[in-house]
Amino acid sequence: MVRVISVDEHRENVTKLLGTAPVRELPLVDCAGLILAEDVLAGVSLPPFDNSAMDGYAVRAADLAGAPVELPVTGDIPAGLVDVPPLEPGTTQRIMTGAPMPPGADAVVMVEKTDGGVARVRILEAVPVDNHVRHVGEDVREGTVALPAGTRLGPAQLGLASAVGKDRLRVHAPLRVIVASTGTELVVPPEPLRYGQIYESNAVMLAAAIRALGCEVEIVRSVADDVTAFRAAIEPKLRDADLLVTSGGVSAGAYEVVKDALADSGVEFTKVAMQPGGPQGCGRWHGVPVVTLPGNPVSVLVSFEAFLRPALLTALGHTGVHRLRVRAKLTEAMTSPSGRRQFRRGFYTHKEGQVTGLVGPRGGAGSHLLAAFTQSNCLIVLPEDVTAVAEGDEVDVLLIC
Ligand SMILES: Nc1nc2c(c(=O)[nH]1)N[C@H]1C(S)=C(S)[C@@H](COP(=O)(O)OP(=O)(O)OC[C@H]3O[C@@H](n4cnc5c(N)ncnc54)[C@H](O)[C@@H]3O)O[C@H]1N2
Ligand code: MOO
Repeated sequence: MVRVISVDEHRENVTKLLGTAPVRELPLVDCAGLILAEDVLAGVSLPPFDNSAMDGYAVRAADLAGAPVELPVTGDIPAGLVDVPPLEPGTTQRIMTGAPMPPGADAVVMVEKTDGGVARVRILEAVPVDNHVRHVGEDVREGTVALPAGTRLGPAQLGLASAVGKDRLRVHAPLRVIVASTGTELVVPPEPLRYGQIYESNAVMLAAAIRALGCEVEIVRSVADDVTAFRAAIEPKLRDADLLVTSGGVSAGAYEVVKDALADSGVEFTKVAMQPGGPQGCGRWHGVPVVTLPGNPVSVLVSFEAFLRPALLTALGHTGVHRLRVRAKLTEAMTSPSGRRQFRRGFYTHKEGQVTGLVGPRGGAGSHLLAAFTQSNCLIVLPEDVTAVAEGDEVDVLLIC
C-alpha cells in the first residue's frame, strides 16, 4: 500500500533531503542571484575620502561672505589625483566630480554659479560649509559589515561588494540539477506529432522554474517508459549532479518507469494529500537526492511551488522561502475533495484602499489545464477539511508572480 502523507510532511522530507548547498568562493560576476555565506566587512570607507559632488571650485565658504567675489585659481584637481595640495585662504582650485577635497577647503561652488574662469574666477553666490561635499564614510564605515550573511546578491549588493574592495565572495554554490521527463508519448518540438503523441512541456517548465532560483540545470527530455532506457539516460549524469528531478511515471499504471526503476533503489513513493500533485516520491539514487513529480503539467508546477521551490531556496541559503500568502474574497463558488489540500489556479486583484482583495479561479481542477495556469497569478488554497466554498467567502491565496 502506498503511504498517504500531508503536504507539510512531504515538504519537510524534500527540504531535509536537499540539505544545504556547499559554500564556495566565486568571482563577483559569478555571484549574481546567489546568497552570501558570510558577512562582508568593508575594507575601506565609502566614500574613502572627502570629495566633490559637482564640477566646480573648491573654496573656503568664509571667503565667499561678500559674494559676488573674484578669487585666484591656483590649480586643477581632476578625479584620480592622489597628491592634492592644500587650499590657501583667499584662493580656489578647480575641482571635478569625485575628486578629493584639498586640505583647508570646506565647500564646493558648482561651475554654473561662476564665470568659469581658469586663472581667476568670479563666484556669484555665497555657499554654506559642506556645500556639495561628500564626506568620508557617510555611506559605509571601514571595518563595519557592508553586507550580512544571508544577503541575496543582486546588482546593488555586488556593486557594493566591489566598492568596498572585494573581488571574490563566499556564497552558497548553485546546485546542479538534472531535470528528466519520462513518457513514451512525448515528442520534442518541432518533430511532427502522430496520433497518441504529445509535445513535451514539463522539462522546459521545470528547467525555467529551477534556473530562476539560481541553480544550474541540465535537461533530459522524453525518456521512454523503459527502465533500461531510463537508467542508461540518467545514471551517467548523476556523478556531477546535486539533485535529480523527474516528471511522470509514478502513479498506478502498468508502465510507471520512474517507480519501477527507483522503488528498490532508495526512493520512497507516497501519495500526498493534495490536489493536484498526489503521486510523489523522494529519496536517494546512487547517493544523489531524487524528487519524483507526477506527469500532468499543472501537477508539476504546483508540486514545484509546494515542495521544490521552498526546499531549493532553503538549500541555497535563503531565509524567506515562502510565497506571500494573503486573504481574498472569492468571486465564484468552488468545490474541493475531502481530506486533500487543493491548490487551484487563480487571478488575484487588489484595489488601493481595499483591505481584502478579490480572487477568481482560472480553469477547472484538471491538472492538464496548462493554458489556464498561464492566465493565473496565484494559487487558491483550500484546506483538507473544506469541501465547498461560496462566492464571497474568504480564502487563502499564494501569490506566485
Ligand atoms: N489508477 C490511477 N490512475 C491515476 C492516478 C491514481 O491515483 N490512480 N493518479 C492520477 C494523477 S493525480 C496523476 S497526477 C497522474 C500521474 O501519473 P504519472 O506521474 O505516472 O504521469 P504520467 O502517467 O506519465 O503522465 C500523466 C499525464 O501527464 C502527461 N505528461 C507526462 N509527462 C509530460 C511532459 N513531460 N510534458 C507534457 N505532458 C506530460 C502524460 O501524457 C499524461 O497525460 O496519474 C493519474 N492516474
Ligand atoms: O494529483 Mo494529479 O497530480 O491531479 O494530476
